[in-house]
Amino acid sequence: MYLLFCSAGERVEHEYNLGHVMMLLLESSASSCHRFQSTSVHGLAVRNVSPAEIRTENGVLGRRTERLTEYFEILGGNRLSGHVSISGAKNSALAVLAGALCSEQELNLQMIPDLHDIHSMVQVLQSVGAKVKRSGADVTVDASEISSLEPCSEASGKLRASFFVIGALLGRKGQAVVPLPGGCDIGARPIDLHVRGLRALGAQVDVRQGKVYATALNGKRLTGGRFHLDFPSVGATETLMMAAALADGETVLSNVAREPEVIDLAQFLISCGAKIVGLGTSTLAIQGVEKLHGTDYRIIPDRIETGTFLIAAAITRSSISMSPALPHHLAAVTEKLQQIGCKIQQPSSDSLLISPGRGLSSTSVTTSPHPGFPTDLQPQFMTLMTTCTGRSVIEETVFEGRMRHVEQLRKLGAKVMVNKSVAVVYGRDQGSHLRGVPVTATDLRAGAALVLAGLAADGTTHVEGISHIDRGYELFDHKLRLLGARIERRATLPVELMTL
Ligand SMILES: CC(=O)N[C@H]1[C@@H](OP(=O)(O)OP(=O)(O)OC[C@H]2O[C@@H](n3ccc(=O)[nH]c3=O)[C@H](O)[C@@H]2O)O[C@H](CO)[C@@H](O)[C@@H]1O
Ligand SMILES: C=C(OP(=O)(O)O)C(=O)O
Repeated sequence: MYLLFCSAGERVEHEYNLGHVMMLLLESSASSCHRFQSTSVHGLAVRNVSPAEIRTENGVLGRRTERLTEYFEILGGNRLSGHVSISGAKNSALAVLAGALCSEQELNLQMIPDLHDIHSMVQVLQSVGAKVKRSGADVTVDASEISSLEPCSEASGKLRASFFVIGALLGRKGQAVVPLPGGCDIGARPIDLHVRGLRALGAQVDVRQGKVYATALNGKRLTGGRFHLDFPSVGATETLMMAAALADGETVLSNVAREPEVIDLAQFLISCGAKIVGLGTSTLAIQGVEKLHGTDYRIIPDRIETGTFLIAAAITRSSISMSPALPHHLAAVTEKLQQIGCKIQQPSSDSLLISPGRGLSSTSVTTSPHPGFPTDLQPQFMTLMTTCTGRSVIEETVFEGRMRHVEQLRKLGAKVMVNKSVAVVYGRDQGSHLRGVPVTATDLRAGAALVLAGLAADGTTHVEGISHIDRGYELFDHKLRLLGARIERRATLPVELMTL
């Protein structure tokens, strides 16, 4: 007999809630949702719900067919209040972990966030022989022995920063075979500047079958050289800085990226004995040294996480404070928030306090390399603009494919018109009205933007695809809950229904 009469689209889902298993049965015949205690499904006692099987007293009811997927359920309309602790910067931590391969001695790193991207990066380091240990936010890396010059493809393919190890391996060992990276799907994201820069330091570099093969000309050490970046690429600047730190002679890199994370990597390398001058300017001069030594290094707070929480406060018209936060890393963002009507204060040198003004109004934003408005906050800021009055114009100049959140925002009721890289965002008095519906995160910051939209929307928003968010925000839902947001992490377990 059929235990459940199912047709296409029917799903059995279950949720874990502090060890208490709840069954959520979605019936295709009636589109409404029914909740059951774990004791009964259609009158049959449920004996066991494991990640693989759902059993009743009569036998197996369903079998897992796909990976368990998680989503956020957000009930909008709540004000936030209180204080949020900001984690260490993802993009600093990733670059510093890559840079750890330059050093022959143990390193103690502090403020390393616990994120999926960091886990993948640790796997990349371990795959070439580094020993990595974590205790809370402290991570020690011992890369004294490099046992392989070819990092694991699977881990490397999960994030962009995995590619940056090419600079460290080539600088230290004169050879590397590095898989092409992954990362957010926000444009073509070539690696030509990395490759051309490494060639300028005397490496022979070939790209074939998804891997980059690089060798110093004499097979041992790179030689200092001059390289001008056509665009101030964050990753290429970091790759080349690591490579040049261990090259013979002086390297001069011009038109480099000036993002705080690039400066953080430079400061970390300097603390290991590298000789780099010009930090914060667009030209870096790097005198190569024989080897790098150990250090204790604390990375900077995450300015993108800070900016996301500032926007969370603005979109819910709330007052919250946050620390550690370095206001000068976020000047372009706080300036825009003040321009639209938010009040921002700096209670101490490493904290920020935001309160909403009477009404928030439209503005125009153009993303650009630091110190410009960061592309990594563009989707979140666009979401905020849909709740303000007036019509805003947002131009994305860094990544040609970073408008994928628009389609999802439209599902939530946002009125946004896009022409190539320019979006016209209509505010709440111009046709945008956010109402909760299911939406899907297409990348990390798009996901954060949808969560923010959910906080402001009427009703309940489901954000799927939250593995993207877990790549880059530490305890995002937990931190929002502490501020008073109604957001829950739920799990869906698609199962194939069985006959008994
Ligand atoms: C792990 C990490 O740190 N990620 C950040 C880093 O990414 P990432 O280092 O990948 O970003 P880049 O600064 O390199 O990219 C900026 C622009 O340069 C182009 N480009 C880049 C390299 C290259 O060889 N050729 C080329 O044309 C890219 O396609 C893009 O259009 O900086 C971006 C810009 O601030 C941020 O959004 C990412 O969060
Ligand atoms: C684009 C981002 O990350 P990645 O470069 O790792 O894809 C980001 O942090 O927003």
